[in-house]
Parts: sequence; C-alpha cells; structure tokens
Amino acid sequence: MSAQILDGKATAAAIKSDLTVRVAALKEKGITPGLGTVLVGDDPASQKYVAGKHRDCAEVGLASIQRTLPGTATQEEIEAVVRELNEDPACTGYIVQLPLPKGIDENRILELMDPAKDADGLHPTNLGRLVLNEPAPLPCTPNGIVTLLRAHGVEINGAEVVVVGRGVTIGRPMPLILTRRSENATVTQCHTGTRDLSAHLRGADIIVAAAGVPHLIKPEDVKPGAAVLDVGVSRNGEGKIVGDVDPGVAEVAAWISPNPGGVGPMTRAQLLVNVVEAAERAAAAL
Ligand SMILES: Nc1nc2c(c(=O)[nH]1)N[C@@H](CN(C=O)c1ccc(C(=O)N[C@@H](CCC(=O)O)C(=O)O)cc1)CN2
Repeated sequence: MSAQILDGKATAAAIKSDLTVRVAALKEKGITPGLGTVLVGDDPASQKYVAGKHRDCAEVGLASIQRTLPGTATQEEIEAVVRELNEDPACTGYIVQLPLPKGIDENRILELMDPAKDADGLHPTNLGRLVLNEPAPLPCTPNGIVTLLRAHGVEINGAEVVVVGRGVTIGRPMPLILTRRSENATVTQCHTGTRDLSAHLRGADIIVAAAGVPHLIKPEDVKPGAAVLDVGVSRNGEGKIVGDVDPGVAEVAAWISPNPGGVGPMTRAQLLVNVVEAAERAAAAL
C-alpha cells in the first residue's frame, strides 16, 4: 500500500481531548451539557453506534440521556419522546438514530425536533441555515470528513471533489459544506442515476464514497495522488464492514481513510462538538 492513512481514530481522540477541557470549563460555570439519543428498534448496527455515542459522552464528561423504543413503536410514540427531549433542560442536544423502522415518517420526526437541540444538524432549519451560510450545527459525517482532511493537510481549496451518494446524512449536505468559501472546493455529486461514474471519478482530487455499494470504487477509477474517503458501510456474511472502496485503490491514491477507523470515529467526535458548542452558546447567552 502506498497511500497514507487518514487516521480518524487519532484525529477523533485529539478532538475529544480538547472537548474534555471545554466540558470541564462549562461544569465550573455550573453547566453540565447532556446528549440525548433516541433509538427505535433492534438494528444491531444502530445499537452499536448509539452505545458508542454514550461511551464518548462518558469519556469527555458529558451527561447522556438514552431513550430506547421497540421496533413496533408508532409515529405518535416516537414523536412523544421527541417532544419530551425538546422540553428536558438536562438535554443540551439530541439525535434520533437513523434509519427509523419502515413505516415511520422520518422527515416528520426530524422537523419536530427543536432546531436549537438538533445535535446532528439535520433539522430543516439547520440545513437551511447551512444553505444560507448562517451559523448552524453541521451534519456530523460531512463535517468530520472536512476536519479529517484538514488535520492531515489535504488541500481542499480549489480541489475537484466527487461525492458519490445523495442520502440525507452525508451525500446531500457534503457539497453544501465543501462549496462554502471557507472550503472553496468544486463539487460534482454522483448517484445511481450518473451515466459514467468512472469518468467523473477519474478527474477527482478528492473522492467521498458514500454509496453503500461494496468495492464500488476501483483502482482504475482513481487519479494517482487523490484522497479517497470510504464512508460506505455494507456487511459481509460474517457481519464485517465492507466499504465502498476496493482495497487496490490504496496503491493509486495518496490518501485513504480506513474503514473502520476513518470517517466513523470522526462522525462521533463531531456530534460531541455540536453538543459542546450548543452548551457554550447557551452559557454565553446567560
Ligand atoms: N442520526 C444519525 N443517524 C445516523 C448517522 C448520523 O450521523 N446521525 N450516521 C450513520 C451512523 N453513525 C452515526 O450515527 C455512525 C456510523 C459509524 C460509526 C463508527 O464509529 N464506525 C466505526 C465502526 C463500527 C463498527 O465496527 O460497526 C468505524 O468506522 O471505525 C459511528 C457512527 C447512520 N445513522
């Protein structure tokens, strides 16, 4: 392998270490920020991610509030939990773990959240603020990707970026973040309707692969020297993660994010950042 590693674990650890100090400072002012999570159903991956979020809270000193509902929970039952967290003063920010079970109107749940407590940056008001270039909590995975690239000195300014995928947590917000003046990238968004994906990929300085298609990105699709971020999470027969990026890409790219150990830990770290920033904003307004 010739590519250098975009080390999400180490970068996330540095962010958490900084947050530990900031949380301690808030506590000295009598404020203990708290992250809430709403988990519906028993999807093992979602359970694992939510458990990880609570472990992270303990690590940096945040309080955490867990709400778990069965997979049979109705729209109204989930909405009742969302309303309760909107009102709970111990909850600085919260997330509703996605995806929600089939039959639940995910958008209605997101819209019901108090935008000031939206730790995922996925409330329509916060996504709208991102479009308007106003301060808002940023979606965790796209923001984590930018932070990871910056931490490793990968040039974003002026870069040609191809984002593969158009889901709400990554694909949709990623270009919005990358095309801000502060990032200044040129972004092409590809998806299942793209006619010649390979042609787009071959021109990219940075590839963000969030399609959920195992080994979609092949070595011949990648420009030598590119940075490749593997955000795809498919599972093989043994339950092991298979990313969107073929292992051979590491021979062509200059930078590659391992999967696991790349973007996933950054997603979790950025969530903590959003909660601590919300608490700091609240403290400044006192
Ligand atoms: N409300 C949200 N739901 C979902 C989001 C999100 O940002 N907000 N993103 C994903 C899941 N996710 C966070 O919730 C997430 C995914 C992966 C990881 C992670 O640390 N992965 C590890 C590997 C873990 C494993 O072995 O399975 C890694 O990459 O090293 C954290 C969070 C969808 N839902």
